[in-house]
Amino acid sequence: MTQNAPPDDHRPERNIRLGKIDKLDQLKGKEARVALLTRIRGPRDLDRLSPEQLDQLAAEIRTFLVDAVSKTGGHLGPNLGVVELTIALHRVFHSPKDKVLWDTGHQSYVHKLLTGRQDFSRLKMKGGLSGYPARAESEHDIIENSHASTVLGWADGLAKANEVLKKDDHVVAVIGDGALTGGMAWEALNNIADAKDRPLVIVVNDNERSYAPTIGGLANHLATLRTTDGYERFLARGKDILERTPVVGKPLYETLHGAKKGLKDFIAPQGMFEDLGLKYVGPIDGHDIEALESALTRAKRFGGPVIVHCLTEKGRGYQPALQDEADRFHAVGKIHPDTGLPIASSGADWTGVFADEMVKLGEEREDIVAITAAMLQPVGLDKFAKAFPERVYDVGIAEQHGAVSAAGLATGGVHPVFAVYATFLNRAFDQVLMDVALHKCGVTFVLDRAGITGTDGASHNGMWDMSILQVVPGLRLAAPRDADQVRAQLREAVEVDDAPTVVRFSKGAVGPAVPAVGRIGGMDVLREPGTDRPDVLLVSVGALAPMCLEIAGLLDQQGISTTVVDPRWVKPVDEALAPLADRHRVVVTVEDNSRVGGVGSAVAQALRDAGVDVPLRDFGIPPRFLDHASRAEVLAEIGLTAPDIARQVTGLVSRIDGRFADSAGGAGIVEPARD
Ligand SMILES: Cc1ncc(C[n+]2csc(CCOP(=O)(O)OP(=O)(O)O)c2C)c(N)n1
Ligand SMILES: CC(=O)[C@@H](O)[C@H](O)COP(=O)(O)O
Ligand SMILES: [Mg+2]
Repeated sequence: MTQNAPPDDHRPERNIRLGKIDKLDQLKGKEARVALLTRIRGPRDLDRLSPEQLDQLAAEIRTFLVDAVSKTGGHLGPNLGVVELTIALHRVFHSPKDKVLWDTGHQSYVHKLLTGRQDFSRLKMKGGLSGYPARAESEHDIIENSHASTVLGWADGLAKANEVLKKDDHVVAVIGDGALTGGMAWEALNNIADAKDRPLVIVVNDNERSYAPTIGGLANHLATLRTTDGYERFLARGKDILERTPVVGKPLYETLHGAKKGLKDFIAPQGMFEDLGLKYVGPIDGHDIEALESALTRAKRFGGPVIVHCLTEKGRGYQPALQDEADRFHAVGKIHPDTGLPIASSGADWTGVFADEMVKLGEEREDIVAITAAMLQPVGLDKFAKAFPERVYDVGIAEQHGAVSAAGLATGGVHPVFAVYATFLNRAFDQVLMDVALHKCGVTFVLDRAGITGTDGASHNGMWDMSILQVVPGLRLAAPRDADQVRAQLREAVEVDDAPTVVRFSKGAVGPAVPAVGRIGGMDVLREPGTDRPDVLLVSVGALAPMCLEIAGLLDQQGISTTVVDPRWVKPVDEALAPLADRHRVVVTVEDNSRVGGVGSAVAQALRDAGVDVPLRDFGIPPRFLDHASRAEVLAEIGLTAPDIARQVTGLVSRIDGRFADSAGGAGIVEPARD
């Protein structure tokens, strides 16, 4: 257990009323079909269902989710936890006129099912449904960024627009307890609380977890709201009793209701939210559709900002998820629906290599500490946490705080390793620049999921880090090509105590070892050209080394000699690169990062600065948002493949020296359209 997340058994019992049908196996015996679900073509079809049918629908949706997501992979746990909540939301609010917003959006499968999208057969696959809301899919979808803690900002803006345009549309934002640990959520709350008459409904989907149990003071505060017998329940029960009490009952109820602030704080300390000036409704059983609808209806009518605190259970209704202590099946691959066991065992992956080396480093150096932003296991720090629980900090979904805290840790004399997905570091750029780098702090950022990840869509590709970090003075950036280089470059990184260092690697299986055949400066030579007047210098970045060697082989077939080097540390550009380039006729760079401002740009600048005037062609990811598809499909679509690149380089060389007939038939070279 990480240092600041109280052990699970210390968390208060959750007094959620069990739904009428809440266990999938009970349903199985009844040969559950999706008869009701298939009749829901849009949210308004929900209006005519009876309470019994609504419970049946909830059960059918759970059956559907397990069946569908077990085949494709996806965010099974989060969606099993919001079935009743989503049904109630779409019965009380009328999307798309009313805006139903989801933070992060990984829990929007039920929303999709109820808004006319029930073909999950290609979920997160090319041409199939996105794993997050997508405007191109539906008018019911608004936020598609999949980056946490932004929903309240969106809601604030939409509510203000409604006010300016005098529209009576409702705005309802669903935010998880994990996403609430993000600073942006509190920046928004500060603004939302300031406008007492601007209608806005905030639904806190409190399942006590991000991946792991949610950490921090907020989580503890939410726990106090959960434990005391909810004010609403107390009031409802009290009202019922008093209304049945002759003569004194009604006036007494009015008095009690009038004294609500004191009473409420006594019954269920509202503290934070109420002190912010936000009306608080809850805690509500997030699996009781009737209770949810009652609370949401009151919130809808409130006429100002109001928080509806819902208690839900991540993975509800599916035992394998409920029994998954790590993350309640937050994001699963293909699994056996009955057992929840993975269909394909994943081999050695980049994250695992990092995870094991971190434990070794932790054993060798007591000053090495680790930071995660609510993703201990996904970033590979779980083993380190098990070995050194007092040296791991889970800061919640708070990457900016993580980076600044790392600056403090480094200044305090330890060496922090902040492991985070590449795309999520984007939001901490200023902290890396103005806190870590400006103060010359020895902090190591390990960026997992760097490069094209594919199936989580545009916002999850780690395609910007080697561009934005280029401008950070003093920062050193490494892109290991294989497992050995992850180990070596991580070790080199943590030796730097006066500047930020970055080690970035891809998602998934780590490729074969790519041995060096020589060394030039700090660069590994991966392939000699076989001549002393080589044509092409191919600068291979990170995990694309195997592809670069394939490119060199294809060029060989065209009689074009190629030197392949791996710079290892791509920032700063190795001093030996310019003189080496000067001994070639063309320089080619290949990187799994945006072409704009990436390694190719940095190398081009280094050549210019050195007065080396050799034609350079840089290959990378085009500066656009990429639709979800597999990594291989996305790489093929953007032309980041060996044949595509070889073809373009051949064309370039042929033009430089007219080596091939300049006709369409010349060497069959046809350059694919370039972004
Ligand atoms: C900025 C950012 N950091 C990390 C993530 C990875 N991530 C996706 S969902 C999630 C947990 C969200 O927890 P919560 O908001 O409570 O939603 P739940 O899954 O519990 O429904 C995290 C950390 C992210 N999407 N965005
Ligand atoms: C929603 C979110 O940000 C993560 O849960 C995302 O699904 C990352 O997926 P991987 O961990 O499979 O890369
Ligand atoms: Mg949660």
